[in-house]
Amino acid sequence: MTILRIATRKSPLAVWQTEHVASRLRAAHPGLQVELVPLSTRGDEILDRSLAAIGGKGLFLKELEIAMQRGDADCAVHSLKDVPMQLEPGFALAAILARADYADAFVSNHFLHLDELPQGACVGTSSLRRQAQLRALRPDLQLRDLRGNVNTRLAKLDAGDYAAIVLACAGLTRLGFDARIRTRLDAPHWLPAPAQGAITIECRHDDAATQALCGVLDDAATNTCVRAERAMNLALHGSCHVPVAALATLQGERLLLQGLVGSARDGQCVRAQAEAAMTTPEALGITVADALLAQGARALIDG
Ligand SMILES: NCc1[nH]cc(CCC(=O)O)c1CC(=O)O
Repeated sequence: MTILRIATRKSPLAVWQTEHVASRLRAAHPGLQVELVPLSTRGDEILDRSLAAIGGKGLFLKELEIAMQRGDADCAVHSLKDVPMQLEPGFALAAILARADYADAFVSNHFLHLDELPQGACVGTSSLRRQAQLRALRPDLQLRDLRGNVNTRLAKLDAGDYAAIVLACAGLTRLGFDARIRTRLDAPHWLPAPAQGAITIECRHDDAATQALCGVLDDAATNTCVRAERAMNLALHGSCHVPVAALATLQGERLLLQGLVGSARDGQCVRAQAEAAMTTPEALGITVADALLAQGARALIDG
């Protein structure tokens, strides 16, 4: 293969991530011609309804998968946190790149920290996971929906619609908005989405040539961590409809997994953590999911 065509969404973050993968692939394979195939997805076009209401995160993948099926593209680049726990049949993840900062960011033009927000201040986020954790820490806040790409969300903050918003540090850093981060919302008090900060390359299951080309970008440590996080989410039937948060970190040869299930309605949260050998990430994910279920996570998930 001399040309590799990578499908991407058109948002600035998606294009940045795809350009990043393209340049890593060019560096790894001198002589390989790498081209971007920008596509628009339903998830990007429908901005007036919540993701949960229009069919979930899979919406961001569908058009890119159709392009791969048609042979218009060889692979697609995604934020792994937007990839459903179970891929569509016929597709596989060829690589998971080394994770950037996994944390969420508290972003505001007037306040440095969540604790500084005045009583009843308005915070923008459409993520049920972020809403649940905000409610748990600050039950007084008024939470308002905020959709759109990272640039749009920052513009709405600047327009004065919200006192603060919550975004992923990774996306802000990639787009050059590092200076917007007021506080990193970090573990153990605040947990990210499963696989937040990790970029992945999806391709056709039977395309061994593309898998071989892209496989060199896989990062073993990140791969282990996100397998534990995604196994926990799968065991809870997690999707974007439920506020599930997870963070796995390697401590030498040991893998620590912290998990949380919450209620976006009243901020009730259950938490669990466990550790295991780094060779059994999926089993660890199931262990933590079971511990969350034992504390009543099912009732929170089912609303
Ligand atoms: N939901 C959109 C999305 N998907 C991935 C990221 C951030 C980048 C990453 O997690 O790798 C974002 C933006 C955000 O949540 O602020």
